[in-house]
Amino acid sequence: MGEASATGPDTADPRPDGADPRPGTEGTRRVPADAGPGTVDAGDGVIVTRALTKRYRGGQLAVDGLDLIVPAGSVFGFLGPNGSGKTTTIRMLMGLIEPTSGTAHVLGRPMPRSARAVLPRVGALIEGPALYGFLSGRDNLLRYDAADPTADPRTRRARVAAALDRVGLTAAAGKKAKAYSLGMKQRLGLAAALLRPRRLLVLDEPTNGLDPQGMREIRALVRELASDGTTVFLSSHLLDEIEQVCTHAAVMARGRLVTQGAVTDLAAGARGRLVVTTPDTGDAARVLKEQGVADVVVAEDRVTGEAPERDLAEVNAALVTAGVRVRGFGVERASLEDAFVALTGEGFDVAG
Ligand SMILES: Nc1ncnc2c1ncn2[C@@H]1O[C@H](COP(=O)(O)OP(=O)(O)OP(=O)(O)O)[C@@H](O)[C@H]1O
Repeated sequence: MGEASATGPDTADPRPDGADPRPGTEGTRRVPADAGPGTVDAGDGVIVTRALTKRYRGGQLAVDGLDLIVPAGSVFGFLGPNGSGKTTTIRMLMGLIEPTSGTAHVLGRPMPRSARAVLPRVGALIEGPALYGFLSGRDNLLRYDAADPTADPRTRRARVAAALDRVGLTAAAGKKAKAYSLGMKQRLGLAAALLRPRRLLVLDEPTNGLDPQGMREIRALVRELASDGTTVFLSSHLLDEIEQVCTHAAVMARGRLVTQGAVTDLAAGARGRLVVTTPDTGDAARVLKEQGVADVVVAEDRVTGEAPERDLAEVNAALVTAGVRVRGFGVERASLEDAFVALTGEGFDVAG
């Protein structure tokens, strides 16, 4: 894998002072009272950052005081428009670059100091997999596995076969990687990340550049990987992707955290829209405004507006009393996009 892929210990930036795995200080386990300096009680946080900040040499403040908590077992979506600081954060989490200030703990250990101890338990797919095009998918993985000094050569073939099977590449394993589609290459990168059992998978824009079918396949694969309890942290600039795949999300804008939490809670934070279906749209719009409904919009036989805080039964009764023939009345669930707009006051305006 390439220089930016921190999938194994050989590609990390290990610090000699980080290689002292102490029982009880890893991952989600509670840190005992006598735990040494540098460890944190991360509770259930597989990734915990405090005031994490990165200012690049040119002066660009890419990440600004980030406090992130990624719960164990979650599929955590790291969402933000292009340039909002996602890749910079991931590079700090993987120990590839140093923060300017603040701290990052992964599996309970400080990064980048403990990279050597932490990274073997983290599978990462960052900036696309680097593959040898002239080698088959299987041979790429064999070679990759061989670069891991802790991997037992006697079980190598079985390990590679299992990883290929896991990502659905068994049938194509003998094909040269240069003949792979982008989606197959992403799968092969994931297989490389899955050669060992992992506590955490970190995937930077795993569906970037894929066609809709390829995106669906990778999303299904992520769900499957998560179903066995592996925590998955994935970045995306696609709101619907996060809604489809993730249990939790953090939203970034211009280097700062806008919000984080369970996806259902985030969406619930933005009130849904009241939707009235009626042939009498003009009268319905008037009555809704009288009832204090804001942002009333008429489109064909639907009149929508911001769901008011008052009892909706009263609003419905007012419509009927005014002679509006109501065919449908309800509140549409707010989307993560609604939440983003409500939180930032801006549209989620990105390409892709
Ligand atoms: N090596 C670097 N040197 C200077 N500035 C950088 C560097 N890498 C990123 N930046 C800047 O930092 C900001 C955040 O970039 P980053 O790549 O972390 O965002 P992102 O959310 O991952 O966006 P994208 O989805 O486009 O990759 C951007 O303004 C970017 O131009």
